[in-house]
Amino acid sequence: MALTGSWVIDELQIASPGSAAPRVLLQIERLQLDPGRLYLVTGRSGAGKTTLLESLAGLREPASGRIELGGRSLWSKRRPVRELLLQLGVSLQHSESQWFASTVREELNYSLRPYRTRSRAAELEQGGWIEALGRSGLAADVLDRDPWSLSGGEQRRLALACVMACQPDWLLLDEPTAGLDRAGAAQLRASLARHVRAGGGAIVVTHEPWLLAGQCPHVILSMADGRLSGQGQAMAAHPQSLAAAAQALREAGFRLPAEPPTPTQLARQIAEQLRPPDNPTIEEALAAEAPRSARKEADEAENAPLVREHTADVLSRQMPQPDASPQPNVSMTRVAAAEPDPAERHSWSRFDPRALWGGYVLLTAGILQQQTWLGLGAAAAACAYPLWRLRSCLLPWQGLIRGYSVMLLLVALLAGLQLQPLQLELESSLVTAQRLTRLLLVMLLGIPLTQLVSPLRLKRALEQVLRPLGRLGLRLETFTLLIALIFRFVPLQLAQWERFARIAQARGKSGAKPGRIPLRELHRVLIPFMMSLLRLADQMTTALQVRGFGSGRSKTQGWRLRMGSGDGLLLGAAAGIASLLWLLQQWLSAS
Ligand SMILES: Nc1ncnc2c1ncn2[C@@H]1O[C@H](COP(=O)(O)OP(=O)(O)OP(=O)(O)O)[C@@H](O)[C@H]1O
Repeated sequence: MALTGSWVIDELQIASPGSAAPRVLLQIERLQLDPGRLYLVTGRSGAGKTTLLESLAGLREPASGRIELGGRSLWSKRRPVRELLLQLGVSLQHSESQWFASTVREELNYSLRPYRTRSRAAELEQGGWIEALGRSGLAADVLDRDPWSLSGGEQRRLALACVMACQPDWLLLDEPTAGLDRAGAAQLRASLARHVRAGGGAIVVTHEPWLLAGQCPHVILSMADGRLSGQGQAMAAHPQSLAAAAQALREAGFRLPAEPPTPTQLARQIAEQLRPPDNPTIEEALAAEAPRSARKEADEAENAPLVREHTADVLSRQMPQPDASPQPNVSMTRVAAAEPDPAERHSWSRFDPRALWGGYVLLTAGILQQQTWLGLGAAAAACAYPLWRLRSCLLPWQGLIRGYSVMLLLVALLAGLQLQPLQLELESSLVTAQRLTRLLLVMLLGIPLTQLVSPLRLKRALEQVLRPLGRLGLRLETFTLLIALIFRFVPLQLAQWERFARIAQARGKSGAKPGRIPLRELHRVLIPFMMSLLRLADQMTTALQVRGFGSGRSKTQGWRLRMGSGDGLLLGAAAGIASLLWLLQQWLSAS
């Protein structure tokens, strides 16, 4: 492997995308990561570890600051530089659910595809991937199997094999040990050590640093609140004693007792301090839930030899001391405390769902009546205020809105196009454009409703509104639940789509803008997305059965929605606007 370059991060800020009031998710003043080392990024859930990794992988565009690899900026003209992306092997969280090809062989070949132009492509195709399979603990006979037929752990190994096969200079792995058994973790640890000793670098987000450290020089970077809270040269860099290892961990921000801890104590202390505050301790879980704690015990028993093995490594191996090069310069800047997404606490979500939906139906009726551009303009003006107030709810959908607007123009053009003789019939174009614009307005008003009304409140509202029909003997349970679930799934599936798009981008290395999938690559997102939909439907069915759906127990009884004066005002305003729009339409059609 050619000696690769260092990462330099300078004054970096990453903000939440698609929000009216973007939140700073990651803020790093300066950080340098050098090849020949394994960087283990740890921290509690939501600390910003994945955000850091995705930023390095070119999947999150910086709001400000600089990311450089080997002296070159990762971003150029708001796109990640493809040449640099080719130096990275990225495995994101749950990347084992990314499969779109029908065999393991095709999946591996797809991972190698971006390297076809590079000189080592031929060598990789010759058998580099068989070696990668072996190193990930998979036999070559899986090559012709459907990736979805592999077990969860095998799929995780395949995801790692896809990354390793490309022999990238830098490995960027997000929680690679999740779902791996002990042997798999040991194989991964050995692969990482081999990679680092060969001059490559690795940045690994993990909640289990002790599973991966031990065979090569490594640095623990700990994160909290979207910032780096500490770093330390850990065990293998100071293998002389556990006390030295404990000291290194203390420097990384861990609180450890003054006397040298035993290996098990050390592992427990680290695990304890990485535990989110609201998670139960093993002891609490033991008391609360016997079967689950038994499983934890089994896990612990399984990991104990690893911890011992790791410590034995630390004590016995005389790893070379790290060179005298300057330590990564990590400085800290406080990031504003995490706030919920503005859409989640939009003041309009306090309105009764019946008032919101009633208002929407009234305005929609007013819009759909308009048959002239003048009437449509008046309807748009009437909707301007609610749309302005709800703009933060529209931002996540801006891609869809933009796409629809482009489609509107194209369809309108095509509608007016005449081939013989070639000319544009403006009137036909305008009629089509008018119809599609009416729908655009209706869509813009409807989108915020998915965020303003929670599925539970929607279900309750439907039950209350439709109760008279229930008295006639109609079973409305299925209907109300279906509507509530559809509204629950829309934002959920949007997030799911974004996740698969990121995984496809990380594998495809096309250098496209984050979130943009070239049309020819669409199926690589669509297939895993559809598979995830099917899995979700399956899980949902089970969950509904467990909760007694169908037995009449699933009604949201016990609380009632009550309309307030604000709700009345909202409905009154919508009814007033709808009436004015109706009068306008009557007047326009009469004149
Ligand atoms: N697109 C987004 N919009 C808004 N907030 C986001 C977005 N992506 C991430 N966040 C928030 O940023 C914070 C950091 O998320 P991140 O996924 O980086 O955490 P993490 O340290 O990797 O957590 P975990 O260990 O649970 O995976 C979280 O609070 C998360 O909710």
